[in-house]
Amino acid sequence: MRPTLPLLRQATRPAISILARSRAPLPGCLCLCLPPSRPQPRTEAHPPRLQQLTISRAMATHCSSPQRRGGPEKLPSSSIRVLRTVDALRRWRRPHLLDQRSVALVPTMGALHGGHLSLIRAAARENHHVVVSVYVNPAQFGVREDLASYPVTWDADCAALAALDRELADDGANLGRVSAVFAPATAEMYPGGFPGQEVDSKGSFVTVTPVGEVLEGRSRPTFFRGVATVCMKLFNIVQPERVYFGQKDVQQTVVIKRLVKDFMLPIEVVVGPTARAEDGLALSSRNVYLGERRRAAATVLYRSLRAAEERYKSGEKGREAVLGATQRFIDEFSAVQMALGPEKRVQFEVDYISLADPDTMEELDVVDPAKGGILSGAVKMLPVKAPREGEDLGHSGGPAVRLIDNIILQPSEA
Ligand SMILES: Nc1ncnc2c1ncn2[C@@H]1O[C@H](COP(=O)(O)OP(=O)(O)OP(=O)(O)O)[C@@H](O)[C@H]1O
Ligand SMILES: CC(C)(CO)[C@@H](O)C(=O)[O-]
Ligand code: BAL
Repeated sequence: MRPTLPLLRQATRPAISILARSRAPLPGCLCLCLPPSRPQPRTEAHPPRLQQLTISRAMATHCSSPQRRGGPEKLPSSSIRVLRTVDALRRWRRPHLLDQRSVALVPTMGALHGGHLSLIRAAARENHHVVVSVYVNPAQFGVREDLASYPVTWDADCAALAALDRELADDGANLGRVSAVFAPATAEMYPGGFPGQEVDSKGSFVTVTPVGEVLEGRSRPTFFRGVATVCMKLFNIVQPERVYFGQKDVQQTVVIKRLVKDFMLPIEVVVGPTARAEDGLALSSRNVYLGERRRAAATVLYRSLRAAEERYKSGEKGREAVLGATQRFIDEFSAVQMALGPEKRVQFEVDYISLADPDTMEELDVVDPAKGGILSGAVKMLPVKAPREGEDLGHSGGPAVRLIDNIILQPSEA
């Protein structure tokens, strides 16, 4: 298998190739801005960092929940049910099985944005009921990752879902609407006790290999194990006819399709296109960490992938030629940043750039025009080193932010 094209570009240094560097997480950088990881005994249902998260989510929910007066909990100003337990979800689901109404699931981690809403719109067009899950799944975060600071915006999420539901109701083209939000606590999702975030944690996990081991899986070794495990749980709880995932997380869609196929789940996996800001940046809950300066530069990854796509469209099918365009774009972008003073400069590292097979995510030497390929990458936007007075550094003080993006190279032959 060809290695991906690993690159390291820091605007303050000349370009350094890191062909020999492993793509394990970069603890040095991440340690600067995240709280130290604490030991999490397997038997502890709510380890310390989970407790913090659970408390803040519970408070947000408590603040925004109307008096229930014995009726089912609903999102404010809507008919959308809020279901918090497996039992409540199953009780809600049962009649729809009997009356043969289709149910779609849109799994999310909250902090909803236009990308999530586009998936919900697609789900409502094709299904009688849409369930949106809002659950920040600790098992997919590495011990040094941003679980503690991951944005939790419950009130805004409720308002966005209620507004979207009104929009869906007014549009006769839809089959369904947002029927329920599933917002479980970690104790509900891991009834045997949360197994922990460590690579060697023991517990009931679903793993999908080798596709979950490359690229994102190499940089985030517990990520796809956590995603596959929580998605299997969600699929078993909701029993949806269709599930909706975004192309922004393209490798995740490949892993989920594999999981559905290999475990013979009676579910259709629908992939929605990546929703982007006007300048092309893929919408992402983590963009809030960027602050103004890094936000302006964060399109570097997408623009570099677009340069490679142009080469492919112009007839190039070979790896060197296609990815060479990405490399050149990044080199030029870095040079521009290097020329800026420290109070304007943005620094970033490229984790990987990949040209891969769309079904296996294995690196390609040459794109088969009948099959196409996936161009993808991950960059880490480093914290601003010399903040200007009053500068907006982003959520949580502007830690390092890992951004991913991809472009599908469409097959060009029948
Ligand atoms: N820009 C987007 N366009 C389409 N779908 C998206 C977009 N961003 C996220 N999604 C999809 O929404 C679903 C839930 O994703 P999630 O809640 O992790 O949001 P996110 O923006 O990807 O967050 P993060 O910044 O943590 O990666 C996933 O299927 C994801 O692929
Ligand atoms: C699919 C998912 C909701 C599982 O936690 C998450 O990985 C995400 O938001 O993409
Ligand atoms: N959108 C993928 C979820 C994650 O990065 O944890």
